Amino acid sequence: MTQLPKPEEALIDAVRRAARQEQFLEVVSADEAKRRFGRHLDLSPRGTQSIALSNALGRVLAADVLAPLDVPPFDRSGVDGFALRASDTTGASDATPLRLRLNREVIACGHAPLIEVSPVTATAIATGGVVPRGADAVIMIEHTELLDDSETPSVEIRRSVAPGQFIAYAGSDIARGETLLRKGTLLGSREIGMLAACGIATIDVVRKPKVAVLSTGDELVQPGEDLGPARIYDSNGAIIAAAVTEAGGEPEAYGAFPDDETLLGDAMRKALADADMLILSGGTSKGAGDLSHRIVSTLGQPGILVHGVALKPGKPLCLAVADGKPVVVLPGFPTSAIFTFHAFVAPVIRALAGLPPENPKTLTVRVPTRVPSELGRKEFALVALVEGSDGMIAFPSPKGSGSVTTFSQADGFIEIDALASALDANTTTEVTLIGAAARAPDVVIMGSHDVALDVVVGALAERGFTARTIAVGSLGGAVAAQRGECDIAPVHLVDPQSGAYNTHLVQDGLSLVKGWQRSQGFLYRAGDPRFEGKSADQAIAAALADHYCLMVNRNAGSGTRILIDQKLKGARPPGYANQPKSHNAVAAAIAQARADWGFAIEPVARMYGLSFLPVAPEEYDFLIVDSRKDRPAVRAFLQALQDDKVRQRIRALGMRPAND
Ligand SMILES: Nc1nc2c(c(=O)[nH]1)N[C@H]1C(S)=C(S)[C@@H](COP(=O)(O)OP(=O)(O)OC[C@H]3O[C@@H](n4cnc5c(N)ncnc54)[C@H](O)[C@@H]3O)O[C@H]1N2
Ligand code: MOO
Repeated sequence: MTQLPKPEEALIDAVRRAARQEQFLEVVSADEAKRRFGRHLDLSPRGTQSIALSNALGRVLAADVLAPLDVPPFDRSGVDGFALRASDTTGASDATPLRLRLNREVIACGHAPLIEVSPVTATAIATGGVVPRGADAVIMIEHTELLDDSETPSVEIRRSVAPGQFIAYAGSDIARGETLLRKGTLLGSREIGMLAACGIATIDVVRKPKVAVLSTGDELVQPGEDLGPARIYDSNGAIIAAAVTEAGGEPEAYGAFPDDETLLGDAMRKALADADMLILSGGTSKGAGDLSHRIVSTLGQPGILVHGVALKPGKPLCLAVADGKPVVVLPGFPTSAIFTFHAFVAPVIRALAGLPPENPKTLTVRVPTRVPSELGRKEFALVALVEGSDGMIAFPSPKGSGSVTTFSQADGFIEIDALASALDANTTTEVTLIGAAARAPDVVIMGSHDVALDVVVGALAERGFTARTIAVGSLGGAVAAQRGECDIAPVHLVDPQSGAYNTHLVQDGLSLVKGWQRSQGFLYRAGDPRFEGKSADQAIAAALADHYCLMVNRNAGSGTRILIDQKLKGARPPGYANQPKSHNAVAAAIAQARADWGFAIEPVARMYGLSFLPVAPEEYDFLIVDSRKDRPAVRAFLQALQDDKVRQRIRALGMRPAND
């Protein structure tokens, strides 16, 4: 009988297993990774299929399409009027009209003409009618007068016309035999219109490559299901499946699998059998979850080609080919996963889908802040673009590759060389744009975020203005406003000298517009006997008296932190060093009992079902950059602050709009 390990040994063993970093085979450069992968890939499309034009939207043409006929198929009148010979109109004017005999025919659309237009005659014709034999021009009906007084029906011509006037000649739109659309064209509504004009009802398109998408991790829950404690939603599965579609592939979403060798192995083998390609995410680096690449190495030849790339984000990327089919394990971090997908995987899917490579657009930008970077890894920093007075400015996202929004809300990325330990502040560099909507926002709001700010931004959106809000804190916003890097900076900082809010931040070129008051206070879990029935000051005293009572603080520089320090009068209770950057993080820590008390604003306390003891009203105002005041979106912002409906919504969130 094997002896069970003592609890201490079991613990050490579990930590060893959890902490073991799977050794990367060999960390290579991005270029080398692409070369190795490319050498074993067949990038030709996996066949074609013939489909109805009505189903062709979003498909890729498998071959050039030559126009099978002329469009228009005949010489066609572009106006309602009379078909005639231009030479019969020479000298005609209002003062000297000429008379032409009417042929006994009216040419309507869809009817072939029967009578030739001989000299000094004209035939009535509709827009779109076939120009009859003998005619070489059409005169608009407005420049004629029908004469019904004579025995022979005639028309008076009051303008001279040039040969060819108002005739769209056969093939002038599309000429028979010309290359209408090229192989590799993505069929949109415009292309479909051209094909229909040529009478094409079925079309050969590239068969979409089938791409199986699997997520791995015990913590993952599918959107729509209940989120248990310590769980997160599987966002990689959804974003990768959608990005596969954008790249021209057909995703097969398999959902998430726990770190179980048998379950995951079976799922991967089945998925790969049905697909042209397999994409996994997560579990590429850590010991407990390094199953995926162990399984990948058993799927087929030649197996793993790259595991570890000198990139940030993307170091743990694993690229493999199993019996001709690409298999990729993307890092678990959401931004790392989708960034490496676009760099290494999307080009492969595009090629299999018959699409040409994408040529990303770049822009020269200034980066105002210093961006630290890890030596030895080429780093890509995702940025938000803002229009400055001297050109475009790129602000690196502070959130890192573990966040979803770092990629999803970025306008592009800048590159920092592997040999640099930072990009200096105010460097001019190139940004590669991502996403289709690389349009500068109408208004840039940088500073402290607040839930009611979303109400004002929502009112701007209703008026058709786009806003970019960048949460950099009150101080960061004030600095950005001074430098003219934003239009509006929301701030809530108390002047320690005067006790007044925000007025001390006003400088030349800036004005202060009052926003609203929000109530800051002491948060705790409802029913906590240490705090129930007390005032905020009594609750703080109770917390300080109890050594087991754990606080959650706020980051230095935040308005809330200034208030906390005032109230603590130099005390440093347990938890003081835990300093998250938002009201939400404070409330979540208390709600989940990782802390017992902290300071935040009332609406956030309510949102998390926490009890709230008011401490002080705080003024949330806006620094406006004077030189940008007349921009329509800034004016709309200021109007929205006065709007009754907007103010009502702000009140409903528990704030008091200024001048209420
Ligand atoms: N001690 C070290 N820790 C880490 C290192 C390191 O070098 N030393 N590398 C970091 C880097 S860089 C990355 S990138 C991540 C990659 O980790 P894995 O690829 O092994 O991914 P996981 O550990 O499974 O997950 C990381 C993170 O991402 C979340 N995740 C995973 N799958 C999904 C999904 N489908 N949807 C949403 N989020 C997902 C997961 O819960 C984790 O939070 O490792 C660093 N650590
Ligand atoms: O390489 Mo990780 O992918 O930095 O975030």
